[in-house]
Amino acid sequence: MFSLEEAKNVAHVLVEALPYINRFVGKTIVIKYGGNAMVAEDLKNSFARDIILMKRVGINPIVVHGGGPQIGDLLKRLGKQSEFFQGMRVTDSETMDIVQMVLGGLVNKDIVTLINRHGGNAVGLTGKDARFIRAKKLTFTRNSPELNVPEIIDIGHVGEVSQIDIRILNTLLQGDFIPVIAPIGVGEDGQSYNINADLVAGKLAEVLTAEKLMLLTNAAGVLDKENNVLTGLNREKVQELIADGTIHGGMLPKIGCALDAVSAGVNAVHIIDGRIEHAVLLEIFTNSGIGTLIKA
Ligand SMILES: Nc1ncnc2c1ncn2[C@@H]1O[C@H](COP(=O)(O)OP(=O)(O)O)[C@@H](O)[C@H]1O
Ligand SMILES: CC(=O)N[C@@H](CCC(=O)OP(=O)(O)O)C(=O)O
Repeated sequence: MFSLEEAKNVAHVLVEALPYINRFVGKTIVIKYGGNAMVAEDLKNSFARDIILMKRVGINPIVVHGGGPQIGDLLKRLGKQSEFFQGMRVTDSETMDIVQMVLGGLVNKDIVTLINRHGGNAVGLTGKDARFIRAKKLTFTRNSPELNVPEIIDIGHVGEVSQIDIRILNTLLQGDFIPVIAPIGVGEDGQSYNINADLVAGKLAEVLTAEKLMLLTNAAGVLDKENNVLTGLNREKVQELIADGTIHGGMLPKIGCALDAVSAGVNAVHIIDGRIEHAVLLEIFTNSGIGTLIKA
């Protein structure tokens, strides 16, 4: 039971959220779910409730999940080493099978179950369902002093999004379902591609012209060399931070897709700390935003 004072505080908090609810009602928000928020039990529950609350007040949340650590764990148990190139997992055929089992099976169904257990109506899919995420092979090139043509780096079944068919998502949204998406794409010939989850979330936000893209991670935001949270970043500043090594590893795909999303018309991208309980609600419904904000 609340005391009268506590009840007044609750009322105050609800009223503070009202302008944000009014602003975002009917809008789509794409949330990349990953890091600790996807592992720690209390954070998992708070995330699920945040998503349901968003849905209940009339916002359309679309969840795209990661699962890199979970893939890494299973590979380790099977005696396979994880290898990354510029934040992307090098994916041979055997690894692709594991990625599909872990992301499309275990992780996706865990999140769907979690949201539904808290009273939501989530439906899980990979990009192979209705072939809604078409992918093509992602290759990198590197200038080699010995060769006069750039060297091609082949990291296996890693894809980039070539096209998104939003019909299945629209069908789910019309039915008031919460889509929960595993980042697996389908090639022209039906083969599976392992796509970094940030890239999928970014592309979805672009094609849906989402109001916001929120990327939950295990850092307080994009950090400078002294670990201060950077905000108000633009492409030029980001290029400097990449060149001097401040932004590296797993932050590279995040920042890249954030810049692409705002250039393509997404209003704002937030890189936020998934280690904070109710990180999503705090960012959307309060005056005190958290993490790094990127705007066009
Ligand atoms: N400038 C930076 N600011 C914050 N994190 C950074 C930065 N550069 C690299 N990183 C690394 O990127 C990680 C986030 O990427 P990743 O581990 O792939 O996260 P997720 O699993 O949430 O997608 C951080 O935990 C940190 O180790
Ligand atoms: C190509 C590539 O790297 N794919 C990722 C897909 C999962 C993912 O992106 O998970 P996180 O967001 O938890 O890192 C992987 O295999 O780990």
